[in-house]
Amino acid sequence: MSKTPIHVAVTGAAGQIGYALLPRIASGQMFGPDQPVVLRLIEIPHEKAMAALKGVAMELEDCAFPLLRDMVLTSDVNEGFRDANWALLVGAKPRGPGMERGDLIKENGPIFVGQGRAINDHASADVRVAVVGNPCNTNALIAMHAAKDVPNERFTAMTRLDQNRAEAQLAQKAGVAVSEVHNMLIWGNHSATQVPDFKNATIGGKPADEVITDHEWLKNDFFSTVQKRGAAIIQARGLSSAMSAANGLIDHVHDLVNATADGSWRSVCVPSDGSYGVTEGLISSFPVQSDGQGGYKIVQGLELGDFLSGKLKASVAELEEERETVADLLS
Ligand SMILES: NC(=O)c1ccc[n+]([C@@H]2O[C@H](COP(=O)([O-])OP(=O)(O)OC[C@H]3O[C@@H](n4cnc5c(N)ncnc54)[C@H](O)[C@@H]3O)[C@@H](O)[C@H]2O)c1
Repeated sequence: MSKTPIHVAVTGAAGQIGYALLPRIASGQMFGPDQPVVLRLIEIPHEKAMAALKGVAMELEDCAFPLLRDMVLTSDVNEGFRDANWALLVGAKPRGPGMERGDLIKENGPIFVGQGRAINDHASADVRVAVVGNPCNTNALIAMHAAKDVPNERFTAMTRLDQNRAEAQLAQKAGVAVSEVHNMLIWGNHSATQVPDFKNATIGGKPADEVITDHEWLKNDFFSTVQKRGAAIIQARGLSSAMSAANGLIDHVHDLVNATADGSWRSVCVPSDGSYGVTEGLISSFPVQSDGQGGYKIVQGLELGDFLSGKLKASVAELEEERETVADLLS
């Protein structure tokens, strides 16, 4: 007997990430090859955005995906998040010319209050949320505070793209296949202060910093390549990462709905319980192990050493600053 379809709400569905993401959800790559889905596609109430969304939906129809049971196209968040089992918050206002990060945070904040409330009031009781729209950690924090009845641990933000970027860099440097790299982990904020952890990653089963003996490269080039990869893609492509961001979100959700193997972890931004000195309540990237039943834990006992600890402190300070900027939206 076929499974009951799950409802997956996606904001910013007519955007470039949406375009790369939706066919992969509808073809079973996020929730598995036997899990039917209903896509609830949310865009801004502008004629052009809704027309573009209609076009995306027509293309999805034309793919004739067997798992795609229905689509809802709307600019009404209450309708969009109705019965949603997963809410993928991809849409956000892009940073305009001359706009500072703080301005972006203030511009986007109220959107996530509205979405958090709509999720609270209309989504399924088991709803889980993944935030991609930037600044994703703080947007997730805002939505979490606005959704008073949804347990905090259901709110996550995405550093899986950063993890994938870091894995690829380590594999290239070591001259091995990317499948040889395990437990690559990003700590902190999804921003230029993020901390790619080369101490706890392994290459071919050995610590990455034993396989790659050029520690100056690890601390400098590797770090800055991963931290600034988003900007480098914009420079090269004239547009921000979309295919790789969509891929990161497929991985992020897939990892959370399936159990993580013993001794393994994935990078996920989740509410901090104070682990590793990260201020409790902030949404920060941690080593996360999923139980495959809707629960997860933050893996304990990893050693960071002075260099990575110092970097994590700086990233946490940035998250605190962002939280301060939106303090009025968290009450
Ligand atoms: N966390 C990550 O790793 C990561 C990686 C890449 C991009 N991003 C972020 O993802 C977001 C989307 O990127 P994109 O390339 O798809 O952008 P895009 O501009 O192509 O598309 C964004 C879409 O969101 C829509 N939108 C804006 N506000 C909305 C709202 N309130 N409700 C519903 N829809 C809304 C827009 O109309 C647009 O269609 C950006 O904020 C970007 O910075 C995050």
